[in-house]
Amino acid sequence: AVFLLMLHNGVKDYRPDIVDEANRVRSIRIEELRQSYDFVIVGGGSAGCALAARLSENPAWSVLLLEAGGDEPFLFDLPQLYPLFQRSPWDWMYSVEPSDRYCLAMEDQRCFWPRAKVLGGCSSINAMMYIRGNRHDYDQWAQLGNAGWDYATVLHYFRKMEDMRDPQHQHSPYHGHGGPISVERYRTPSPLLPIFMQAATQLGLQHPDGDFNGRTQSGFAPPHGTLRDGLRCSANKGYMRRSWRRPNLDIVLKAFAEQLLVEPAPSKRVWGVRFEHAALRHVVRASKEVLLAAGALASPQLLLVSGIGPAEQLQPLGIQLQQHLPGVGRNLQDHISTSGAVYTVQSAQPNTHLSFIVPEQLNEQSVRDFVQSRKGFFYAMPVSEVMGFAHSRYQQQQQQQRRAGEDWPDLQLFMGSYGYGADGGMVGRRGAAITLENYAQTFEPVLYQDSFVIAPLLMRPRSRGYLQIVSADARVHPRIHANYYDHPLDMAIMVEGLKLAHRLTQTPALQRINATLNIYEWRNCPEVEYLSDAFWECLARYYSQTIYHPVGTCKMAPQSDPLGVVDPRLRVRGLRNLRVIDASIMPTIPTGNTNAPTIMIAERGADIIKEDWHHYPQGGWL
Ligand SMILES: Cc1cc2nc3c(=O)[nH]c(=O)nc-3n(C[C@H](O)[C@H](O)[C@H](O)COP(=O)(O)OP(=O)(O)OC[C@H]3O[C@@H](n4cnc5c(N)ncnc54)[C@H](O)[C@@H]3O)c2cc1C
Repeated sequence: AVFLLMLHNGVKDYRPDIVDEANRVRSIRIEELRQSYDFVIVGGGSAGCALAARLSENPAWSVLLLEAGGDEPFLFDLPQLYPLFQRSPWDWMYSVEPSDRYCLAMEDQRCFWPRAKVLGGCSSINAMMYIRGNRHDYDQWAQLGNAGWDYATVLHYFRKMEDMRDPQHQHSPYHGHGGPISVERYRTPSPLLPIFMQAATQLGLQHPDGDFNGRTQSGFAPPHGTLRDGLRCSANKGYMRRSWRRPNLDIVLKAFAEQLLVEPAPSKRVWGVRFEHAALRHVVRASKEVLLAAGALASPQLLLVSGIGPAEQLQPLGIQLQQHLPGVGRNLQDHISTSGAVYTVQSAQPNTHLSFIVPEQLNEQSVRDFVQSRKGFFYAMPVSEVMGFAHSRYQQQQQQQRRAGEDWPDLQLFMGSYGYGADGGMVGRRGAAITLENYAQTFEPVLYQDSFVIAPLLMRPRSRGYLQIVSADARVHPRIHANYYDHPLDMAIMVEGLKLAHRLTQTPALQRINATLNIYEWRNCPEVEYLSDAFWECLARYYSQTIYHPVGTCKMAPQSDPLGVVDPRLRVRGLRNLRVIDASIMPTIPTGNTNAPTIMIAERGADIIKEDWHHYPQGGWL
């Protein structure tokens, strides 16, 4: 806490680039709120910020952005601090329903799901890994009946959002320049990074050109980050700080949307939003459209509390049904990983470390390095210094059946120079909600030791979860049924991923530094054979770790799909003047982290709105 205070004060005094006084977004005073805007956007996260900036480019339109959180605090800029803001006032702090199939090492056997409550949304608290997904993901969206979402179309929007600053990839046709979101490599890697790369190369797995967002995805390389001058570039920094002064854009921070306001049938026009700000209720009208961008948990919840969803769920709660839409809250997908395996290492140089050990690095010198010399520990993001995309044998078999040598990996791997023991449980344990008992058993033997983690992520789960509201009040969290590992193939692929991770640790590169697994006897599953498939499965069930990518709960689909919520122009079925534009519309989860795909959705969504209001009277709403 002392060092954080020092950091905060140091940034205030010495880092005008972070304080960015002139460009910080300012909320309007509530007395300045107009009665009506052309567009009212609910949620100022990754999607909401991009939407507000793009729609307000048209000076003839008035736009209001309602965000429940406040502006981004200074310390959010520092990559190293990214996990610190979980379970803080900037986190909605969701927990999923308890399970006997996953998160067994966590408090109440529940996985903890952080979601940001701040301008910029999860782009302000995420790990900044910049991955667009695979071209086949988007071609699949189009094949499912979503015209205009194929890779060739969405590539334009990925380039539009981007300012590629890595000189190695600046001239690639896959990258954009001058867009709001800057992309760079992370700074201050640990000495493990080149060793990780050697290990991947020794297995023949190095990425051909080090660009996961270019020609091919498979292979291992250091990832790009959504970074500007080595610091976080959130959707707030990228989009809002350059557009909030427009006279046609108003922003109300700390504005909690409670309900969408719908004219009764037959019109079913969504005409406004009721929200709470500073303990008072307000109603604002949208003369053109309401745009829901509250994220994959809050967007479906707001639909449900507003009477839009499965009738059988709403009626018992006394919510007046506006539109029966059985798909709202269903089709929930997330990227699950396994976090329990920590490998200790030994540096050949006495008194030096290969990995990040928090108490040693969190000191006055590193604070000074950051605030005065603009370098050092706080620029690092150790969770995935090297990232990999790989095909499990199940994916290879499927591809052989289709006779396709496709580059469509079903596993992502994070090679991180930071084990759960590295911070004594201060951040990692707290964030994942691991019980003290499990933490003591599994990580105490490696506490503060030089160590690393290789975490495999299941890229395209077959299992689907769902949300269920328990109250008509939008403040009461919904029940989240994550349903990880419901489909047996999901666990089989995870086990493959863990075995690949272990194979990497057995390469000469990692054996030279004596990479040793922290688990010698497996107290959680004493009956399983060491390093057998059952051993890895047990690890996956205990140390299940969300990678924080819930998507899909307001699925985009053609009319023929009974669980579709929005059409390919992102209009909510059966209603007028309402669209959902955020991570919840993804029909299937992309192969990679979800921030860039979400911003792409908002960029494309903004263009769709512009096209519709340009070409059709009343925006094409019948
Ligand atoms: C800890 C963490 C790490 C992650 N790491 C990465 C990563 O490294 N790379 C990556 O690509 N992705 C990462 N992600 C995921 C990625 O950031 C999200 O998928 C993406 O930001 C989702 O964007 P969104 O616009 O759909 O929702 P959000 O960004 O969640 O935005 C929703 C916004 O709506 C607001 N809101 C909610 N309810 C209301 C209401 N009732 N009234 C008003 N406002 C409301 C919220 O406060 C929030 O600001 C991570 C996420 C987390 C949480």
